[in-house]
Amino acid sequence: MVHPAQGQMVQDIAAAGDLTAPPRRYVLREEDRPATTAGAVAAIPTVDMNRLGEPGDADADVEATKLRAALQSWGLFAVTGHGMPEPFLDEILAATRGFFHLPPEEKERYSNVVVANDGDGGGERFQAEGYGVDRVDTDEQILDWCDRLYLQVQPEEERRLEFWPEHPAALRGLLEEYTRRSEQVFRRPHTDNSVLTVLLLDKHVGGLQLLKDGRWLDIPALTHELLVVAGEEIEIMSNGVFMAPVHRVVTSERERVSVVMFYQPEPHKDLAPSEELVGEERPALYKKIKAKDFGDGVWDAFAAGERTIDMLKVKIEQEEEAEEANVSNTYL
Ligand SMILES: O=C(O)CCC(=O)C(=O)O
Ligand SMILES: [Fe+2]
Repeated sequence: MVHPAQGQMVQDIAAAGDLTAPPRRYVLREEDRPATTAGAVAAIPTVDMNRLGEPGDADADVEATKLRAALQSWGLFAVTGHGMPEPFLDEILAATRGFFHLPPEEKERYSNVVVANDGDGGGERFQAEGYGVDRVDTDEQILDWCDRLYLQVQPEEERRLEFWPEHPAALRGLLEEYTRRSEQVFRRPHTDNSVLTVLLLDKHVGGLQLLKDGRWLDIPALTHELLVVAGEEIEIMSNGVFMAPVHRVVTSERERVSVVMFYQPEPHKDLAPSEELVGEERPALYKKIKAKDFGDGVWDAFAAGERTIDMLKVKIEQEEEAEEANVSNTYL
């Protein structure tokens, strides 16, 4: 069973009417909208991936320090020196936009609503991969003003090519090449288990904002840079040294396209604060959780509008710690 709103594409709503604003079910309740600081542009840090060469090299050490500082204070940074020419990035955005401009029936071939094979009489079910809107669970859920084409690009043997669009003809090849080249750039400075999101943003239409020190700031328009954003898993692994920033996209009257690559830890791995970051002075602030369990929780949290860390109660609450201490005292 899928929720009836699951079939409602944002692009179709936008194309159908003279909307001055998105319909109500796409608009956050007033109390859930932290105050906006209009027009404040974030002076986000930049990291040159080209300089992150060999550890021990003086330049590389300076850049690695910059990267750590950026993840600590911002949770994100713009990336230069990734080696991907601007025309290549432009082609990816253009082909992606081209897909969303296809007629609805062509896009529907890749729908994230599929026939349920569970013998309940030919029902349908939602699964994340493919084209559509994100999972809708309830009538009350506030939905994102966004349609998505969601594809698992790696490991290669797990690609489900039936969800990879045939048109525009260049899209498949471009996504393959983008995956390969991003891998070379972004696997290098991180451990296996890390998780980052790499974004190729619309060059012309902004809207991405970051919550920093209680204020919403605009991410500036980027041209040839990519944007790296720390994910919640890296927050756990760094024992809270790196913070996954709260971010959102505000709508405008213009169409906006972005290509977002989520690097996820392999499902069988454990997520836990790294041992070197846990000690007497700073106890583990997060519980250990299987990457698969965390990954499964992401969609539930997304539908509920919560952080996955909060939804799955991965953070060790101070009170809880104190209580545990009390309990052990009683037994002593
Ligand atoms: O489109 C964007 O700029 C941001 C998208 C995003 O944050 C996400 O898909 O998680
Ligand atoms: Fe995001």
